Amino acid sequence: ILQAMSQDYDCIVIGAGVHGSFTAYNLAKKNKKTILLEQFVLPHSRGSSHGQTRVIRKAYDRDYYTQMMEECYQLWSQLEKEANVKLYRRTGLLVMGPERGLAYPAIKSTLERNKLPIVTLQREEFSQHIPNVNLSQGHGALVDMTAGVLYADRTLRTVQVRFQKLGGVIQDGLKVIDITLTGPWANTLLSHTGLQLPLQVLKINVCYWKEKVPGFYNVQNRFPCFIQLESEEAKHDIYGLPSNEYPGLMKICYHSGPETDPDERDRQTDRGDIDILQRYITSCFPGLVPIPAIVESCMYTVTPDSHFVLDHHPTHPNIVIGAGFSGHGFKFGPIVGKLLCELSQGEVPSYDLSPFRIRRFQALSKSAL
Ligand SMILES: Cc1cc2nc3c(=O)[nH]c(=O)nc-3n(C[C@H](O)[C@H](O)[C@H](O)COP(=O)(O)OP(=O)(O)OC[C@H]3O[C@@H](n4cnc5c(N)ncnc54)[C@H](O)[C@@H]3O)c2cc1C
Ligand SMILES: O=C(O)[C@@H]1CCCCN1
Repeated sequence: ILQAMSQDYDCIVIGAGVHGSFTAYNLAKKNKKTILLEQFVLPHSRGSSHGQTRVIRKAYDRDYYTQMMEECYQLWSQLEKEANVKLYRRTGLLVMGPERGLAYPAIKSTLERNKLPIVTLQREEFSQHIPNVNLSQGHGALVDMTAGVLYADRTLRTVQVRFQKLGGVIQDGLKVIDITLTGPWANTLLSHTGLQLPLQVLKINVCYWKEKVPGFYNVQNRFPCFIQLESEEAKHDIYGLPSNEYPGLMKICYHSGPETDPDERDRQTDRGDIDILQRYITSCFPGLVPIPAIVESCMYTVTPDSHFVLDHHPTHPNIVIGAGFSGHGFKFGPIVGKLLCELSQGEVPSYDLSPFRIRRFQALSKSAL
């Protein structure tokens, strides 16, 4: 089928998650005849891009992510205008973490170096600004003022419709079994092209927690998103979004989870991450009932260094790979779409992509490098 398609289309994009959808949309904007293939019938909730909300932020510990987000915010806003929909809601992002650790000082200095609007909260004034949250001993707190919430499902719908309006074709319910790219299935599919990337698929329990007093942590009361950076109590970050999509429920998740086969996600029932969240909520979010009211599932595809893969296939340069978004890729959708489109067209990419090259895994990858 693909061979027949390759005669009819300039570009074939495999996977209609956030990144495939934005890539297809960018290609169509450049007048490339493009088909977007998706194994499941759309919309679906079996990959990494479903659900109502995601965090958008510039608070990162690396300049290159922060700087890519500068342009990315503009692209989000352009899409909102073009499609006349609201995709972003500003809430701010509270970042908390050990002041003497690595991550918190690195994020703070990246934000300062890039002259971004932040407010640093002193311990004495913390509860006046952020009521109903306990700041752990030895932790600092700052607010990334331009951060907020992205409406994820709505984004996918919007981008896919824009793509179709530009003449793009979506074929869902069609699994490519020969060559492949994005999402948790990236490795199975790429192996057909002789490439094995060191990607690990994790199941994430997406937990919603009930407010003891409705409104405590509500978006309308200007409660922000937050990230609690890794500490002795929790080896990975914990993050949350104010109650919004489900009235009276706040979404708080652990930034890691048990390994899973993407086709057997629901058979993975490990809840160790939920235990960690319960302990954290009991000590730091006293206004929430420390038992999850709703648990949904999602997957991360993680690389060993948590940085994305944005590159040409090492031996088939006409294949461009976007994968391994490591649980923080959604916000970059518009810029990743632009970059993958540039790579596929042989253009010089708008950003230095060296942190995202496949070559960095040389010692870890099995073949074709
Ligand atoms: C719980 C959770 C919370 C997150 N929070 C944030 C956040 O707050 N902020 C943020 O920026 N990011 C966040 N992320 C990360 C972000 O959602 C992901 O990085 C992003 O959605 C990955 O998109 P993708 O397009 O690479 O993968 P996917 O969404 O999995 O898309 C890949 C698609 O390809 C399809 N596919 C795969 N193989 C084939 C094939 N052979 N043939 C046809 N189709 C195929 C799949 O079915 C799938 O639809 C979060 C992720 C999760 C799970
Ligand atoms: O990308 C983000 O912003 C969220 C919160 C922090 C952990 C990763 N996922």
